Amino acid sequence: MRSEQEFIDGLYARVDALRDATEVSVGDALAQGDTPRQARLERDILVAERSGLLAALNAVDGSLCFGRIDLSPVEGGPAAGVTHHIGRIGIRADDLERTPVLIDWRAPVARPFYLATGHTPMGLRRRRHIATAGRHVTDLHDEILDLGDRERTGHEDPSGDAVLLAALNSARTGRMSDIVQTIQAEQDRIIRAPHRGVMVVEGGPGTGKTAVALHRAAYLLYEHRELLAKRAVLIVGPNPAFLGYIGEVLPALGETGVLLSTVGELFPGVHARAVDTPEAAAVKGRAGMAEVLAGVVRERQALPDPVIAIEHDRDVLMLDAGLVRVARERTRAAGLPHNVAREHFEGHILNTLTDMLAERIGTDPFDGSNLLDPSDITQIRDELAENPEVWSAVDQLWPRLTPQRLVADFLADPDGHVPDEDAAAIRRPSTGPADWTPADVPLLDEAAELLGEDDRVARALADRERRTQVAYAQGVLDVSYASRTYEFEDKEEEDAEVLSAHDIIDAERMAERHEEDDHRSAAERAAADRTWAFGHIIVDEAQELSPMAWRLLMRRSPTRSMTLVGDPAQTAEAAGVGSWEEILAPYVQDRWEHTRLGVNYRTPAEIMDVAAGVVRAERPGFEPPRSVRSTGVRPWAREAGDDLPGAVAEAVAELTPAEGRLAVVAPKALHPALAARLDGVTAGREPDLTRAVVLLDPRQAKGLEFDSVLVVEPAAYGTSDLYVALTRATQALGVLYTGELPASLRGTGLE
Ligand SMILES: Nc1ncnc2c1ncn2[C@@H]1O[C@H](COP(=O)(O)OP(=O)(O)OP(=O)(O)O)[C@@H](O)[C@H]1O
Repeated sequence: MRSEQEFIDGLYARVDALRDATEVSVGDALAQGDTPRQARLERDILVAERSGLLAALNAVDGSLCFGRIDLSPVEGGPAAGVTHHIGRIGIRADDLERTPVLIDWRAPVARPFYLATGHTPMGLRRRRHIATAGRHVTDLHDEILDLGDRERTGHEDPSGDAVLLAALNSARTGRMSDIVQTIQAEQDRIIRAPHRGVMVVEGGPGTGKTAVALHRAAYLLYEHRELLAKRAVLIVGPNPAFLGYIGEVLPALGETGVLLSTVGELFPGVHARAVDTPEAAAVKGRAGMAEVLAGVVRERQALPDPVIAIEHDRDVLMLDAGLVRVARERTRAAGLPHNVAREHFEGHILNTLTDMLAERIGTDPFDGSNLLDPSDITQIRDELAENPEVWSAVDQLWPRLTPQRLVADFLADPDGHVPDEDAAAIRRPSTGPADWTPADVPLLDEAAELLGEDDRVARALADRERRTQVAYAQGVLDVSYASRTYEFEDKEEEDAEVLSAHDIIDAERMAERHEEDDHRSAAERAAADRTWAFGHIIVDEAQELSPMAWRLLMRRSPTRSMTLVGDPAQTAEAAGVGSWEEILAPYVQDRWEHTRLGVNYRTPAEIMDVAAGVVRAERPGFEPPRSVRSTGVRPWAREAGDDLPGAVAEAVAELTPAEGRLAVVAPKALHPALAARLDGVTAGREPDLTRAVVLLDPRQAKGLEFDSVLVVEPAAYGTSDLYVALTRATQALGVLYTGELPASLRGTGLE
């Protein structure tokens, strides 16, 4: 222990020095004034890199080093063999060779720490887990991997799983923690999989899918740092509470360049806070919606009914349906999105009207030939283009549309586009910004694709902005020029060689530099950009996403570099897709990899038996993942009697762990009555999961984990919701019901 403590002391001394030096260099760089462009760029890169390093150093401070591997001696090497300490990030010594002091867990050298066994020692004689509290070593656990090795340290862990079991049994905090000290071999293979395309990770509750997905993100950021720092990694989760739950894992691994989001947050500018009925969400999520919306857009490309009369220069021009149809077909033939195509439509309409007018005023009454020359025709066209009546006709026939307007109008009046039953489910007369739901977001995204950006307006605005910037830069330069004369007056002699900004830069270039000054990280820029292409996308609870949500995500991943984790047995959303084949075939055919996790690290065997029984009542052959531990504590079920809230309060008092968290999972309708009886309980849309007792409905419980769980009124849930609710506990489970215990729970081992 003493020698490990000395190592850790030395490590932190190095980290502190590194942190100080980094802080100073960031401070110095930022303090540099106006420097030439190249120097500024280098400065910005340095600031970004060092700030990242600082963030990483600060984030991992708590338990920087957690392991050590001792390699078997080899000929020519040290007699005792080489040792490497393994940690959350890599640290090098301040010597000429920059010798590694701490090996990043993601480095290939660290891999045997996770994979070596007595059977396949991978060159190791010993694996050591180092437990620390802050900067102090509190315990060591050694596994002997070279069975011929006689040396003993007194810290041997014969079964090799003491550290894992301690982690699994520890009190929960309401925030997921990383598993970097105890990644298991089957998990490690997925985390480091070299596969670049779509990888599906399937596994039952508690098999570490979420943990694996997050560690894979960290691994990919390490392995492909340059690409992913630019393109960012997106992690998609089912709801904001879940994202809050997993939000600390990557920072604790020193990684901050990741965007965590629900699908409902992926349309910049729209905050989808309203809630759909399950029927509405299911209808909106269907793949057929893409075609429906395309039809809605086509319908907005209207024909006159029967004509539009345009007054022009004492003439009246009649734009009839036949003429407009021709213009419309020609425009559509170009295959452009609606708003982009409008420019073409405008051109066709102007040409049509020009021909009409030219024919009317230029035809020779004697021989029918046209007396106008090309410049007359151009003039007629230009005059028509000045006529507001022409533009109001174009607006009517091919209106500029926003995705929000299009989808809102469609939802207000879906009749005729979808079957009556579906229209009834999704109809929503009021369409203010507060009415958007998560299921609307993929529709908005689809609409944005169909409409395209008419970037003429954006271009004009950008142009104006640029002119303002150039004017501003010119002002700055003028000031700097004026102050130069003033400042340098006395020192003219000695500073004669000093160049001012004015000498080396013109206003145009200075404006350019201002434009480039975007200090946001790739993840921040990605969050604000609907068309961002992410370097890698990780989707948790992937089984819940609708076909329309998949269309949105695939647009964000043109390279199809994705990790999808999920468990079809836990599918709750009616819109969710039943099979991976169905989800993926339209995008990658069968070019995707399928991996499985088979060990349940969360739920003890006693609880898993009950949960599995529920699914078996519906699917007799169902095989749950194997629990890695049993606690000897039997889960129980009780009839609540007449006072359900009272019985819940009693059970809560019994189940609340001394340390750790309890979740009461109950149907939403019961929440007000239960919350009124439970002291200090947290509930609502995004409950604070770090509080001791949390009240959730089964959907909110998805992906989360607690020490104890009380399931209330199980008869109110469908099979998959009940399965999810029953598999959230690491220690204890109670079930309270009124009337009869549901048949699926009978005979499952409940006490
Ligand atoms: N190798 C490991 N070492 C320590 N803890 C682990 C390990 N693997 C998984 N766990 C723990 O097991 C629990 C379940 O993991 P996780 O939430 O990732 O499972 P999941 O498969 O996503 O579950 P669900 O489908 O039920 O949401 C977590 O507390 C996680 O930290």
